[in-house]
Amino acid sequence: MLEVDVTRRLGDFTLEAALTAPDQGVTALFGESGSGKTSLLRLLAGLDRPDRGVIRLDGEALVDTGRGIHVPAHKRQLGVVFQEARLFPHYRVRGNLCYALHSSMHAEFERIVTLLGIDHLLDRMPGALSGGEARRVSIGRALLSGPRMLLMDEPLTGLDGARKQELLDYITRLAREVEIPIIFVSHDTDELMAVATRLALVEQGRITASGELDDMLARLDLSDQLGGFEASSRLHAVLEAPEPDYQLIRARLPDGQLLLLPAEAGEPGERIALRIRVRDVALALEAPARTSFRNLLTATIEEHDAERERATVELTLRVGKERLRSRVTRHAFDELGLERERPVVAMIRSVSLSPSGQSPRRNTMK
Ligand SMILES: Nc1ncnc2c1ncn2[C@@H]1O[C@H](COP(=O)(O)OP(=O)(O)OP(=O)(O)O)[C@@H](O)[C@H]1O
Repeated sequence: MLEVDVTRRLGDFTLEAALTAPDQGVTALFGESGSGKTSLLRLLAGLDRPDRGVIRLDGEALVDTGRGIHVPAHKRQLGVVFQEARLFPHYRVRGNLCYALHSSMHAEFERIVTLLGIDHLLDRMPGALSGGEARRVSIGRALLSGPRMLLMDEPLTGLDGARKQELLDYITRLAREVEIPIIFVSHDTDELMAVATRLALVEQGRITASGELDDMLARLDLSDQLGGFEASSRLHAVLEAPEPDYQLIRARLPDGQLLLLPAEAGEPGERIALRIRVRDVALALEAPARTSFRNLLTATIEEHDAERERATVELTLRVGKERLRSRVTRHAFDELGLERERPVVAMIRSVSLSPSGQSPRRNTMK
């Protein structure tokens, strides 16, 4: 686990950040340009020193200003990918990758080199690489070093779509396989939705909120800060009987309700996670008699923000113990007489499959 509580003055700017990140999963730092994300990563990497504070990794102090501890960057055993690739200019690509190659990662060399599409670059000097190529090499170097923590600052910016997707999938898989904190900075909310398990919001040098991604996305009080994210919810389900005639399969939610999904959702018995966008959830007071919506869920309104008097109202619904978000116009909210604890029927237009470890695939089901 990573534990951070640091202060650092940089000109007029003060970073005053407290954060913890577990050994499992990807913790995303999200915030406006200039909010302090890179400055925090530089402190973690040991490229800069805090004026005050503590940085602990698995209980070991990397920094403790009170005790005069400051482990230098090269002794922290971290994998660092910053926007600029920082390769050794006088080593070929192979040398850059092998320099930090950890004994436990020998078997991974070919796989990572192939995944990153850098096999044909192994004998080049860094000066002869494009920006995207150099970044891929630096990602490879970080992964192959068998790090105790991975720090990634916009690692995928500038990479093309297919390569980016493959790398996202790889990082997601990696995050499940290795038990090290992975700190990932990005402005790209789709990227974060695919890779992050936890989210920390950075505002003016402070971490203003942090938690599991799904819990954060369910919080109505964070709607403004999370405006860049397409608000959505995640539901868990177990696949049951298929309906081969219609190429559908049933999925049972923990509270017993059923959803109908496209057959490619998986095999009977498989546990899956579904992502449902807020704008794909319509509400009714009772189930319509005949409708093209296949997926209707009985739910209870848990929370809403109608008192903000905006044109639309954000709601969270309880479906058993799971939470589902919805957004309706204030006009509809008033006309339906919606209020907390009111039972409703959530009509779901479209569901993305988001099995852990894979980025969401969109499936539309009406
Ligand atoms: N060495 C420095 N001296 C003075 N101010 C600095 C220094 N380094 C960073 N800053 C300031 O600290 C603030 C935070 O910068 P930082 O690069 O950490 O932001 P960021 O969240 O990573 O932004 P971006 O998303 O644009 O990369 C900015 O206002 C920046 O101008």
